[in-house]
Amino acid sequence: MEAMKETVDQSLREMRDTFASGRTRSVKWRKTQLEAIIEMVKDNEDKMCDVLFQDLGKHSIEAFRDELGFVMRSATTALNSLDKWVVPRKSNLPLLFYPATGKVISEPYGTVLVLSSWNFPISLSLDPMIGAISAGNTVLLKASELSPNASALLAKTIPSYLDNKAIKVIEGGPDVATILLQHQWDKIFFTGSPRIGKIIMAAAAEHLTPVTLELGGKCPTIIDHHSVSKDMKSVVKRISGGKWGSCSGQACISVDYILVEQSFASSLIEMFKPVIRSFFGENPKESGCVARIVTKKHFQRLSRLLNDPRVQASIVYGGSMDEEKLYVEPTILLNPPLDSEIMNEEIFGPVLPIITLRDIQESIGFIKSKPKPLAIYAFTMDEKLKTRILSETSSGSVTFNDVMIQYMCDALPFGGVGESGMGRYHGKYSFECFSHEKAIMEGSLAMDLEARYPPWNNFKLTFIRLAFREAYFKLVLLMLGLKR
Ligand SMILES: NC(=O)c1ccc[n+]([C@@H]2O[C@H](COP(=O)([O-])OP(=O)(O)OC[C@H]3O[C@@H](n4cnc5c(N)ncnc54)[C@H](O)[C@@H]3O)[C@@H](O)[C@H]2O)c1
Repeated sequence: MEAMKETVDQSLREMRDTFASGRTRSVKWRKTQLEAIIEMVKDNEDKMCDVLFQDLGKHSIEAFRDELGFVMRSATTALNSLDKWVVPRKSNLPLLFYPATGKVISEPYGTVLVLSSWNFPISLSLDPMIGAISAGNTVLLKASELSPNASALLAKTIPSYLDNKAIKVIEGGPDVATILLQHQWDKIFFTGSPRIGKIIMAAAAEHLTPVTLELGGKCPTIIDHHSVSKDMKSVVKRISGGKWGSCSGQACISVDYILVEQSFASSLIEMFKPVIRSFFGENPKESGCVARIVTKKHFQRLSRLLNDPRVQASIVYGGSMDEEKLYVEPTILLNPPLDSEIMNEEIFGPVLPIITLRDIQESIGFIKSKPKPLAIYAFTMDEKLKTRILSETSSGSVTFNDVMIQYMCDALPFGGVGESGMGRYHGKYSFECFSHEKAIMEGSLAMDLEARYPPWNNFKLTFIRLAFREAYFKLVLLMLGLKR
């Protein structure tokens, strides 16, 4: 670990020197790096798909949709928008401040640390990096040790495409993260669990470093079958795609559980069965389209959740597991006990509990009784229910009539609230996430208001009261001696 400490010190020194040189502030440098990211992903498409298969058993098309294609689009958006993003924004100051002018300029924080997670190891590493570079920072990335092939590929490839005095990759697990966190950073961007998020925030507090925490949680999905009965086929397909078609449910925005009225539960289960078969065939394990569970430890966690006898009794579809292949079959549960572990921790796997309610309106209270989720999904055409969801619950995002798609839409901010995280990124929000918005006020020495200064008297107090209210007409009267 001494050698690692030395490497971290040296890397940080180089990145700080590079930032101090001003090189990363130039728009030209930022664009060159963004172009290089696009080129790197294009040139290494096959290798990236290979490592995602080795680490997670992801199908190459799933890998392209969720990671490579997503990253190239994100870098292209930044590249095409950067000239607009960097322009200082004029602020219209109240007349009170005349003749001063105001503007806001986006300033890079400096040297930022990105710690990423294993489930989308390419996109969750490169996408924050795109934001950090767009904003003109130097960046150090540590990807997750649990996706070692992706981490190794990034560590090998990034230095040969990007400015390696400004952008660095260090590989390792919690021990390396601990060393990194002992240093002072200008911003920390973390993707991972709420448990480790607390460690990150505590370490950042030591240096008052700002953090963005992209965490997880249990994302509920409401099905208001009354209002979407005509479109149930699409509803079930979308939920199935979100639950089982993206890293086998090992995704922070995956559907965690469904809330539906009791009277519709058995029909819903019957609707899922043919859809799952149409996606993954009669033997999903051999379909090549089901990602595997990342590690034995994670597999054992899932099997512990499922092996609770009360949970076992709730399995209505699937439930088979193969430890050697780290495979868990797409599985549906009906009403597992609400005090079971599976209903109280993020599932992060291909298991879908269906929880029944007497009336779908009760879903609001159910969601409110839990920590604030990263996403709420609701299939409904009922405007009143939509309004209740928006006004009575809190979550990182709400998506009506679809799942997970909000992540891909970079016109919307992506991030959590409460236990699901803090801060947001994607598109322009990524640029803002890695920028300090500096307020600039340009005053004039042409005139001076004596009312600002001591000695104090009643005239000055009246003046200040009127000024705070921006009561300009009364101020003029006061100055003309026509008002007391
Ligand atoms: N909001 C999002 O965008 C998003 C995306 C993916 C995953 N997640 C969440 O991430 C979690 C799963 O990912 P994970 O298992 O990689 O999370 P994790 O918290 O275990 O690890 C995330 C990162 O933290 C590092 N780390 C682990 N232990 C550490 C320690 N003691 N000190 C410092 N750093 C440490 C890891 O090396 C890794 O780089 C889930 O909760 C999921 O919802 C969130």
